[in-house]
Amino acid sequence: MDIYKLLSRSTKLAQNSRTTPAQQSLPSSGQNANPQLFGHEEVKEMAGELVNGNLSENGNTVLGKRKRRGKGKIVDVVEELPPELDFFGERGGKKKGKKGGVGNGASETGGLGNGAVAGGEDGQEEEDERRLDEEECKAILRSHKLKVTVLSESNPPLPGNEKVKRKKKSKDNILPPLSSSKPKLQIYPQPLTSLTQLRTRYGISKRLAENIAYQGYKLPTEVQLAALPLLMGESGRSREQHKDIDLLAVAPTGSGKTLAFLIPVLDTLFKDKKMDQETEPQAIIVAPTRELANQIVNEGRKLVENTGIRISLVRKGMSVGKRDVDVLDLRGERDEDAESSSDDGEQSSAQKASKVQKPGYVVKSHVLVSTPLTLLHAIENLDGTTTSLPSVRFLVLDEADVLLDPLFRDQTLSIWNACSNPDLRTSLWSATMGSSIESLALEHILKNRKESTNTASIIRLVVGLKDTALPNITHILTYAATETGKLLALRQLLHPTAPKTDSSGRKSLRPPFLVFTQTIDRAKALHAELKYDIPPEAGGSSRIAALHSDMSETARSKVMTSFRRGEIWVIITTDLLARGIDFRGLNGVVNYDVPTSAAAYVHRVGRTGRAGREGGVAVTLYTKDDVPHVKPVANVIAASEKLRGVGGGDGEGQSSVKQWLLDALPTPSKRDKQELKRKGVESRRAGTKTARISTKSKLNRGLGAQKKQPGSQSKGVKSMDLKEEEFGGFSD
Ligand SMILES: Nc1ncnc2c1ncn2[C@@H]1O[C@H](COP(=O)(O)OP(=O)(O)OP(=O)(O)O)[C@@H](O)[C@H]1O
Repeated sequence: MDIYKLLSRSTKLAQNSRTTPAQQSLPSSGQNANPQLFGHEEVKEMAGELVNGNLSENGNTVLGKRKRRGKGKIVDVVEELPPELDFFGERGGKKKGKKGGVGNGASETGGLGNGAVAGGEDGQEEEDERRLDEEECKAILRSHKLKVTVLSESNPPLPGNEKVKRKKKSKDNILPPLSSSKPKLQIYPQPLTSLTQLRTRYGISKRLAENIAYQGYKLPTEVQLAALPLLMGESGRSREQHKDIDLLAVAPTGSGKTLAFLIPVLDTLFKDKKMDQETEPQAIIVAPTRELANQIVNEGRKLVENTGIRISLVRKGMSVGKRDVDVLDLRGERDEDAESSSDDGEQSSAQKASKVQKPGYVVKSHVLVSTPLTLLHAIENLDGTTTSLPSVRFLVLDEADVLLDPLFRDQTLSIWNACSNPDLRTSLWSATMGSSIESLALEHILKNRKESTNTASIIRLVVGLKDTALPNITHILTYAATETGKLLALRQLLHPTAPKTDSSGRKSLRPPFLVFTQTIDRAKALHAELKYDIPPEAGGSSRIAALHSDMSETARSKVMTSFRRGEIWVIITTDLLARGIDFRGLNGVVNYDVPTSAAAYVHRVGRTGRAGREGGVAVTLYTKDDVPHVKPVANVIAASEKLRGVGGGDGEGQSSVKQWLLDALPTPSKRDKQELKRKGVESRRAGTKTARISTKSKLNRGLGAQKKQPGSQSKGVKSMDLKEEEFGGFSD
């Protein structure tokens, strides 16, 4: 089995589809036929009306009925391993795979109106072009659980919103600015039913359309289905009107938000045709961690191939904008950029970092991707003031709720304020967004507009239920009583002969997986404990690695690359990897320490089950110390299981959270929740005896402590501080 092909985000879907040999009922079995999470049955019904029941060659309806695991024919060409080395499980003999072979994307149609790319069914393009009436739009948006709300209206009104506008107009003449007491208006934009419509309906550049198709993307995910029409200017709107929206998008983890924010930005820049002359940045994308920023750069580079658009990661020591420093042009980086868009992007980026970390280097790229503090340093003048960035027309905040959390808030707002272009278009994206963060974002958008003529609408797009974990993964909440119990449970998961299902018949977790701990010190300690648990015949200690923000940039990149290549099977990490990171074939996650908020749970477990893939498993271990805090997590699991139709907390089916447990768990107060989010479970943070991760005897620990160098204690304390610029977990 070529693990690299399974894990690597960079591997092209279309290529993957031709080469992936394994067809297992695990997420690592490759590409899902349908990246959408909702609406398969309803949309199938509509198919009858819209395309007269057109069926694709492989028997899928063109509206993308989702292929469920286990329904298909038996496909497995994987070489057998002895059971003691079978860490990835589910092998040895023929297993059920997805019908038609998951990952044969090149031949699959799989979705509503995806004819042109997927093989060009007759009349499909015409069908793509037919403007749906309001009822049809409503039906599609509802079936995909999409809600589009106008938070602040532009003048003139958005298409699809004329009626409401007229009604209001007769009273007030113009809609008042946003106010929490005013009712919000829901609109129903024309949904994007196929990614080919990006070209046929919105006229995106041929290059960009080709690059999208080359990645194997055909059917839009839910967030793309609604966000792209909104950001590309809605059907029938002029190019100028494209600029009229600021967007707050809340969509599940792994639902393709990256593509949704990149395509409109890149297409606008490409169409401007000034790429060769422009030296100032046109778009800024901010993400909370270096790993995520790097990933966005790599995704972007695949889309801009042969377009002339340059997209770069801002690194320490770089400068952005004209400043009072010696200006050294970094345009030469372009050649290196091309290199790092390869599958080894992260490693090559890291190797190059040393070449460019000289003060005063100015990045000459059209699109800059950065963590907040690195970018802030890059635009800071010697006197401490911030360089204004009037050339920036697009500001994208990925994982916006973290970027506007107190941890990063000042940095993010300083960057936002530096983007002084009066026509700045802002979009904020996350899988979770609390109402306080939403209000803060709105306030800031409106405040920045006070002195400008900017009249853009502010739109909120919500996919599914807000702040809910993915319905397509299995959640397992296990009481382990003590720290030792947790260690034992994790060791069992690592054991190659561990049962493939648990006592309730639920699928067990198999590597590759991520293990999340509360602090850097705990990640280190757990790694030290488990390092030798995988036998040397299976690769031994090289199969398990730690990754946290106390490590050097190079070491972090190396672990990421090795994991994507399948050389490392288990990463023990902090919340550093909880947000945005996309390992395509991850089988699951283990919350070794209970996440410190419901949102943290949603993001951590969202590392698996990406793009609609089924089979991911999320195991959460909790001890006596967690009992006062675990209810919010249990509630998220219950809601997700309800969506999936497995019990919903009523004790039926295979639900992990029974109603009696929900009733028995104490409800933490708002204050308790805030404290937990800020500090984590106190005993773990303080490293008290009961919370220590160690199987060493007291005597051995004492001997170890004596050997410690003077000053080593302060290092431990340092690693708990938020000294690093990136998000390393709220509690690190
Ligand atoms: N239209 C599509 N068809 C198939 N796969 C897609 C499509 N759009 C995105 N993907 C894939 O889905 C995966 C997740 O995408 P992405 O990382 O953008 O998710 P996200 O919504 O940003 O997740 P998170 O909230 O965790 O950051 C990626 O592997 C991407 O290649």
